[in-house]
Amino acid sequence: MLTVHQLTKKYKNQLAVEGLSFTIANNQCVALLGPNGSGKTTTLNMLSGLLRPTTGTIQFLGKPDINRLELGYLPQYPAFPPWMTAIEYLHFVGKLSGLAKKKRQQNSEEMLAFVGLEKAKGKRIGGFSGGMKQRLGLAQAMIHEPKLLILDEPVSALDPEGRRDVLEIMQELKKSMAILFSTHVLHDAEQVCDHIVMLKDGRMKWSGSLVDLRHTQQTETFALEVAEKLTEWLPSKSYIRDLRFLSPYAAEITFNHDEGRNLLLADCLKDRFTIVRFEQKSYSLEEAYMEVVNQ
Ligand SMILES: Nc1ncnc2c1ncn2[C@@H]1O[C@H](COP(=O)(O)OP(=O)(O)OP(=O)(O)O)[C@@H](O)[C@H]1O
Repeated sequence: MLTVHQLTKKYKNQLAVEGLSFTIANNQCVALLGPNGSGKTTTLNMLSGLLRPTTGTIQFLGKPDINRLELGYLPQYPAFPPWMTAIEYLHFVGKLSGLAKKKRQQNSEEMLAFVGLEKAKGKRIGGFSGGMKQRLGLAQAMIHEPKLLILDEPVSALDPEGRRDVLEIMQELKKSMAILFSTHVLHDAEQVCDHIVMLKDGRMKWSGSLVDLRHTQQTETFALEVAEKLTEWLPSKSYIRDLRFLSPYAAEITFNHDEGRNLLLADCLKDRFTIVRFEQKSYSLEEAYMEVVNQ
């Protein structure tokens, strides 16, 4: 649905995005993940047609220009007219999107119900909490039933409850449309997305699925824990390359060759050790992310 090729944006002397390429398929949910200043907003603004790329191309729905009617956008800091009620605001946005009167009335009601603002629809936006405003922002972004939703840091400014609400709405939304959202928090990406595009200093650092990310840091270290003391026994094994005791009963081990792990288990059984744990050490997703970002 969306193909970005070698996208670059230069603000005067500042190169904000450089040579960025990625694709988004129908109904895919992609997180643009990166620290502050990595170029997320600049990228999303180019994709939503608010900024002109310095170089590079964007193909949306097979066309070389962005059809804004098929795109929903929620900026990082949305501004709402505080004097309007939620329903008045959605009617207004629906009108701007070219929806006929009946359709915009119907969609406004449906979207407000979808984001859980049904009861607040007649209230002025000025009295809304941050979480309510963000839910209204989502409703306005999807009022015209776009094929792609672009959300700039949709949960960053919210408290844990607001965060959970918005992430749950995104979970529902991704069943019917593609979503591209930016965040600097891996955990938020993990909640909803299928795919991650990692940015740092305007460049793509890495892209792939969460499963791929975890595998990038797969180690060859194994942890063994038994019920008996290992301190005398383990260092004598010739197939062990490196050894670090975690306690007299547990150690982290790397082997000289792949067969080493089978030899160790066979020795444990031969000497009647009671195995409590034997596993390959894995990095947490957060550790894998930090490793990739800092490479
Ligand atoms: N209008 C502008 N003029 C000049 N430089 C800009 C402009 N907008 C952004 N930049 C610079 O471009 C770089 C990328 O900024 P951008 O806002 O796209 O990053 P970001 O990842 O969205 O950051 P944040 O998470 O803080 O919102 C930064 O170094 C920023 O200072």
